[in-house]
Amino acid sequence: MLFRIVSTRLIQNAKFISRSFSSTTKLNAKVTVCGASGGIGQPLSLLLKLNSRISHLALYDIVHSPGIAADLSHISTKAMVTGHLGPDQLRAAIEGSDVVVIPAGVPRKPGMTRDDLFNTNATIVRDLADAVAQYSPKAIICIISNPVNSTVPIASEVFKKRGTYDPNRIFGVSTLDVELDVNQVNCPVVGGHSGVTIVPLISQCTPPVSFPQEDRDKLTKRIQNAGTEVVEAKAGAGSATLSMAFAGARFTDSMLQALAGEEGIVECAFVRSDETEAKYFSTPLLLGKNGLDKNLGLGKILDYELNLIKAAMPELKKNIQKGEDFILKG
Ligand SMILES: NC(=O)c1ccc[n+]([C@@H]2O[C@H](COP(=O)([O-])OP(=O)(O)OC[C@H]3O[C@@H](n4cnc5c(N)ncnc54)[C@H](O)[C@@H]3O)[C@@H](O)[C@H]2O)c1
Ligand SMILES: O=C(O)C[C@H](O)C(=O)O
Repeated sequence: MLFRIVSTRLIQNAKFISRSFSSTTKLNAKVTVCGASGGIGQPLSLLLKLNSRISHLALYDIVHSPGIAADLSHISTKAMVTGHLGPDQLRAAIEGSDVVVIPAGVPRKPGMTRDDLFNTNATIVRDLADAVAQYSPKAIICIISNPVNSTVPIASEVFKKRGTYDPNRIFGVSTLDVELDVNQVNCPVVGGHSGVTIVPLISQCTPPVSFPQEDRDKLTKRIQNAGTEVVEAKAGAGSATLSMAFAGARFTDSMLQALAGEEGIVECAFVRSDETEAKYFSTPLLLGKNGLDKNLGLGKILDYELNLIKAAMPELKKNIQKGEDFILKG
C-alpha cells in the first residue's frame, strides 16, 4: 500500500520524459506559465524547457520571473524563454499562447483545507483567466492553483463574461492524483481535487489489482489524504511542488501531443461535465486538436465507488457554486 501512495506523489514516468525530449509529432507551441517563480512554477518551467514541442516558453510572475527566464535560457534546448514581470507585462506573456498553465497562488500550511486558500487564490485565478480570455481566448488553460474544485468554475465564469467560453479548453489539473508507478500502473481518479471529492477507481486499475474490502477502504482514504501528507511533512513550507511540477509537465505534454494531432491521448482532469449531478467533474478524457475531444466517463464501477461519488457530491457542488458565485455575485 505504501508503495502506491509513495509512488503516487513521486510520479516517475520514463515514457513521458523520453517522449517530451524527442517528440515525433511536430508542434512549435507557445506555452505560458503563470506563477513561474514559485515552488511548482520553477521546476515546471525547467521541465517544459526540455520539451521539444515548445518553441516559446513565457514565464509570468509578480516576482523574479526575468531572473528565472535568464537562468533557463542558458539551457541548450529549442524553446526561447521570455520573462514577464507584473500586470503590465501579462498581456505579452499570454498573447499567442497555445497553452497557459497556472500554478499561481498560495499553497496550504498544516491544518488548512484547500478551500481555506479560496480568499487569496480566487482573485489571482480570476485576473489571470481574464487576461487569457482577452488576449489568447483560444488557448488551453491548465489550472493547478487550489482549490481546483472552485478555481476551474471561476475561470469558466470569467470566460463566459468575456464571451469566449469553450468548456473543452479549461482543465483543472488533477494528474497528481492519478499516476501510480514507474511500471505503468495506472488508476483513474475521478471527482474533484480535495478530501472526499477525490475518488480513486481502484476497480479500474491497470494492470488489475484485487484487495479485501478493508484494504480497499484504507487505500482509498490514503489516496484522498495524499496531498495533506505532503503538507504535514513539509511542516509549514508549503505543499507538493516537485511531484506537481512533474504532473503539470506531463499533463501539458499530453495536451501538446493531442494538439499536434496524436491520437489516443487520455488524461484525467477536472472539467465541465454532464457525467454526474456536479457541473464539473474529473474523469478520463480523450484529448484532441481542440482540447477535450470526448469525455470517457466513469465506466463500470463498484457500488463502493458509486457510494464514494455520492458522498463527494455535497462538498463538490458547494465548492463549484462558491467559485461561480465569486464571479457572478462578486
Ligand atoms: N492541482 C494540484 O494537484 C496541486 C498540487 C500542488 C499544489 N497546488 C497548488 O498550486 C498553487 C501554487 O503552489 P506553490 O507551492 O507553487 O506555491 P508558491 O507560493 O511556491 O508559488 C506561487 C507563485 O505564484 C506567484 N503569484 C502570486 N500571485 C500571482 C499573480 N497574481 N500572478 C502571477 N503569479 C502570482 C507567487 O509570486 C509565487 O511565485 C497553490 O495554490 C497550491 O495549493 C495544486
Ligand atoms: O495538498 C495540497 O494542498 C496541494 C495539492 O492539492 C496536492 O494534492 O498535493
